[in-house]
Amino acid sequence: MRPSLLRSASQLLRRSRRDYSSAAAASQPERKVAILGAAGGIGQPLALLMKLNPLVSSLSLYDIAGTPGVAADVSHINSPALVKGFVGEEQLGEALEGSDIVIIPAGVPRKPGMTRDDLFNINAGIVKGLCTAISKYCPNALINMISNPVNSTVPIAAEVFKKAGTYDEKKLFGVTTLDVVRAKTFYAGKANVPVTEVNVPVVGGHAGITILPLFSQATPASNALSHEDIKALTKRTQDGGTEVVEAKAGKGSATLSMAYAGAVFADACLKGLNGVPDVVECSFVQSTVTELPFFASKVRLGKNGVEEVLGLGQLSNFEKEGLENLKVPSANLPIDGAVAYSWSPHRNPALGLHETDLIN
Ligand SMILES: NC(=O)c1ccc[n+]([C@@H]2O[C@H](COP(=O)([O-])OP(=O)(O)OC[C@H]3O[C@@H](n4cnc5c(N)ncnc54)[C@H](O)[C@@H]3O)[C@@H](O)[C@H]2O)c1
Ligand SMILES: O=C(O)C[C@H](O)C(=O)O
Repeated sequence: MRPSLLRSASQLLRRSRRDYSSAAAASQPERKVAILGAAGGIGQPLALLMKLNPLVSSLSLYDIAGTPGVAADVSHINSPALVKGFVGEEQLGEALEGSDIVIIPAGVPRKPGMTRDDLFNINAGIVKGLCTAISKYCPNALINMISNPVNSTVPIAAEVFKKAGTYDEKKLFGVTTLDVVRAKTFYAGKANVPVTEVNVPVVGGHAGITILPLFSQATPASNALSHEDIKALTKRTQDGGTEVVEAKAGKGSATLSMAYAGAVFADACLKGLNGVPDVVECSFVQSTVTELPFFASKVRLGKNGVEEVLGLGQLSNFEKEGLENLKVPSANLPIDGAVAYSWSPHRNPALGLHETDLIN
């Protein structure tokens, strides 16, 4: 091809790409995402990933300290989302106003030897304060709750919203995507299948034995795995958070993998809001799948948040046993299993406040 022809072909290609992206942008709704706790270990990489998401038009970064720097830094990235930083309670309302999705990784992380339940007293207060502001400034936003213990912070958020008269069960999500990310990674490694093709539902909650990966439903299916392999994969998924906490040796818990998981889940919520069909992710939501009031399972996401909470499907005997165990509020459960108390109706007062104590 002659050089002049080559030049005009590449100009045409560039123009058509430009036209395509402006057409896509024109048909795409403006979406505001707020991150509360944006200067933290999860908040910062999550801010980066959300800035890279083409579905985000406005990114609001809020923390009690440090957000001006994070916002200035992230805002220099040449992607469309407009970034603003907000710091301190007096700027929380402005940070939240008009948000379509609020992602909450605000709160303290674990240190070695702690269970997620040990975070309850501090993080419950933080979540209560933030949700009170959400009910005032963006009551229609979808909430992606990352702060631990998720098994309790989600029921707490529900209580705050109920008290404010803004509760919509379709809009409140506990982010359990990291459990799914881990289950996929560990399964792919053991079954020797390409990790990008793997799918594994993870149900229950987000702590110890309440995390129940359903490897019997994993795809691509593998008949190379023994029952012992499945038991070991299940335990590793349940202890994934502790594995990171111990490896970080006092410097916090999972941040980078959590930011990735949080970005995956927020992207799914945005797609649902924008009307993309068949967006399904596991999440800890108000549920009638079991007798527990909140439960993680596959959820179809839509224009109003939860469109459908999907059932558990066929379980293996091992998974059936895991399901029964995670429901039992027993003092004899191993370490992190004690968080079974975190289920809203079962919380043991000896472990700290009940969610409703905080609200009343
Ligand atoms: N759901 C999950 O799978 C998952 C995974 C990893 C961590 N977590 C949890 O996420 C939380 C955050 O972890 P991290 O490693 O980012 O902790 P971090 O300490 O690094 O960051 C927390 C941030 O929250 C901020 N913060 C505290 N109080 C606030 C308030 N009232 N308003 C706004 N921001 C406030 C802090 O200033 C800090 O910047 C922890 O509770 C942790 O257990 C959950
Ligand atoms: O384990 C933790 O404390 C953090 C988080 O819940 C995780 O699963 O990594």
